[in-house]
Amino acid sequence: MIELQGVGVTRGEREILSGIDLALAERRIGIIGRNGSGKSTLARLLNGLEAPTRGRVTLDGKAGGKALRRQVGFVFQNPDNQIVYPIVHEDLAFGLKGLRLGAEEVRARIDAVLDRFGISHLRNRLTHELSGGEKQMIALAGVMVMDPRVIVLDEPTTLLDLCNKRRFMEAIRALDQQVVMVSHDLDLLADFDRVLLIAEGGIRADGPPAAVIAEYVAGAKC
Ligand SMILES: Nc1ncnc2c1ncn2[C@@H]1O[C@H](COP(=O)(O)OP(=O)(O)OP(=O)(O)O)[C@@H](O)[C@H]1O
Repeated sequence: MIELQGVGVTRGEREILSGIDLALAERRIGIIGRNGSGKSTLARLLNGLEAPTRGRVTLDGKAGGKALRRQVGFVFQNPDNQIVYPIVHEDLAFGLKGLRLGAEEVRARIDAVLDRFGISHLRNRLTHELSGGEKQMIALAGVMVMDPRVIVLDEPTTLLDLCNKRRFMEAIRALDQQVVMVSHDLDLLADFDRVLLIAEGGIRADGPPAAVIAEYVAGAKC
């Protein structure tokens, strides 16, 4: 389980997060809040992409850092930050290189993840020619192929059309892994186990989706 104890993040003069204490036990956790409230910063702490300025982020009680990076997959908002190789199957094989698997195992893992997301037809496509939504699916596949224990997703559905969003969320629901997802699309979090509302650098509300989303909507001054 990922835990945050007394976590604060300061960048330059700005205090972005402060006094965050969390134990993330639930299977599916959503993170919501206004633009610039600190959601992505919190998400990046969860897989060690960012280090806290104060406090500790731990995985199963052990200091984060390397363990978090190894066991927590991260799906970026912009898939171009994640896709590095020119052909889809090469890109999916990239992360697997460090695991020293045989060629057959690599192929089997890639085929399985493409099949699971209904995107086997993209296997041999040039990554730079993919549409935004196709890239977003490949970015998710690139994380899933590594079989992480926890998957953190930062607004992963922004480029997806209706059908792909449905397919994407079905895939998320079917995962055995724990999922932590930042989203402005509140409907997507309705059946999650827990939602965190971030405001003014802290956790403003924390609980079942309906109550937390209602608090967020009621407090929105546009
Ligand atoms: N390295 C940095 N230096 C200074 N400010 C930063 C840095 N990184 C993030 N910030 C600021 O911290 C605040 C929180 O950023 P963050 O990306 O976590 O917000 P967010 O809630 O994910 O926003 P959005 O919904 O717009 O994606 C923003 O005001 C951002 O400009």
